[in-house]
Amino acid sequence: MVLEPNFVLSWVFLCIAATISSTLFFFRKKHHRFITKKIQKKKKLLPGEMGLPWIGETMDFYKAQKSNRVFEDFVNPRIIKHGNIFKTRIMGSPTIVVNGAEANRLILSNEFSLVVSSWPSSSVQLMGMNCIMAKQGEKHRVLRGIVANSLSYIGLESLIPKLCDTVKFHHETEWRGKEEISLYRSAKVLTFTVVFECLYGIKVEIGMLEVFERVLEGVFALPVEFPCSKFARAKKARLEIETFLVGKVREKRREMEKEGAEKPNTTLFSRLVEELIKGVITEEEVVDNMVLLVFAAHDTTSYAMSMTFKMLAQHPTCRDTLLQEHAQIKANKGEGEYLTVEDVKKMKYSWQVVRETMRLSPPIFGSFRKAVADIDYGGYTIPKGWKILWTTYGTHYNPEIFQDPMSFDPTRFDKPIQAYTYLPFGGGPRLCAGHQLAKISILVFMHFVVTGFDWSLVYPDETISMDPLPFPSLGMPIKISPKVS
Ligand code: HEM
Repeated sequence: MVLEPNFVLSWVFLCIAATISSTLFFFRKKHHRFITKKIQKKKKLLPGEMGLPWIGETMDFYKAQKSNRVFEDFVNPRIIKHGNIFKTRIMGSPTIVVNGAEANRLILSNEFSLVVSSWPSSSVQLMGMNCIMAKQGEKHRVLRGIVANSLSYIGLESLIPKLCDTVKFHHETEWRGKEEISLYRSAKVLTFTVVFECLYGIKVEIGMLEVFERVLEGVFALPVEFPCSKFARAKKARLEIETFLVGKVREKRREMEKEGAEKPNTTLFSRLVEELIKGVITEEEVVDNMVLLVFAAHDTTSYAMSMTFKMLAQHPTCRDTLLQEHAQIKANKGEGEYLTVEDVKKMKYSWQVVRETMRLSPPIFGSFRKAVADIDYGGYTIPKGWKILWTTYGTHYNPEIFQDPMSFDPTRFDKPIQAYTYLPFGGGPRLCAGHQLAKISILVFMHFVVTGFDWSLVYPDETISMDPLPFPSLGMPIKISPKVS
């Protein structure tokens, strides 16, 4: 059969038209489904309640915070009701609370691109606008480079003998001859001295700690300057500190300019001043970061130290194992010989005890970020401009991550821990810059306590309060007596 050319052409034309229209139909349908999905996705509302206008759920949050039960009384009931991500309004801001490894990774690792750290205005005013925690992007990178380098394990190696002397002197002056001391207060005095004398090379003078503590008291207070308000007192104290530190910075600068490049810069302070001389950072940046480091190190390290001893008192088997580790290290040392970085590395079990303590009692509950773009997560959109609160407890207390989470078991750290699940020091670009210093300070302090003293808690059931960081409500008094060797 021979087909007529016109007939063939019409058929070809018809086939092409049919193919085009069915393709168009298919894509239109797909596009329609895509648009509908997009609308549905946008419409998926974040679960949670915003509470009263402006105040929102702030009162519930503060109430839980006061008794150190933010997770138990505020976050967890809402996780049970709404899931791992929920909205609320606290301290005047619409806030999304996120829990879990995946959310922690998203929020912490995307600092600067999706979120920026968000501190209350009172904290920024008191720590200073030029401190590392208030800086973003390139400026943060430069400051962090200077600070984190000096506080790295290598940077701290040479600091251990000085740290040993500071701890021993502290015990001689604050512990010897006494039957009872406040462990938390002692840890605070020691941490303050470590930052000033070991990191800055500045001798602590009488009254200095008290002035700093007045600043710290205002860090989370309402930024109102009534004559007797916490914030006004804190600002006055900050001015006093600033005058003192500016004097020290200028004195150091003159000294370093005179010496030229001859003397190596051994302290964090001299490294900061070196960068000031080179014009990399300003005098305000040096001062603000010196204030911030005291704040960052102070209540956190002292709380971790105190809670570790509380855990040891409650778990005698762990205490015995830990004591053996330190007795062995001590047995290999001559009289008055300093601990070394190798000795600190041998304190493996002790560090597991501290880690487990910070899992159950993290010194920092979590922290706030602000979304700088709309963030898609878990089928929801976190709107740009909203605050985000990531929490340590959300993973630390999760039985799917830490088996039998409420039991104290330092050996769980024998195995590697999944990323973004154990976060006492945070994570991502804002990971605690002082975590190695915290580790070394706690372990060295622990060594001299457990090898030098017998000790016991005065109030084994002492409660923990929070304002805004946790602290033992009675200062954790302990009975002490020198060990008879
Ligand atoms: C057990 C003791 C400590 C704990 C639990 C702790 C915890 C933390 C946490 C969770 C963060 C991150 C906050 C965030 O993501 O917003 C942080 C940041 C920071 N910490 Fe620590 N910290 C401790 C000790 C120290 C010490 C001893 C220093 C230094 C002397 C220090 C210096 C810093 C600094 C500078 C930052 C800000 C880092 C940045 O913004 O890049 N911390 N710390």
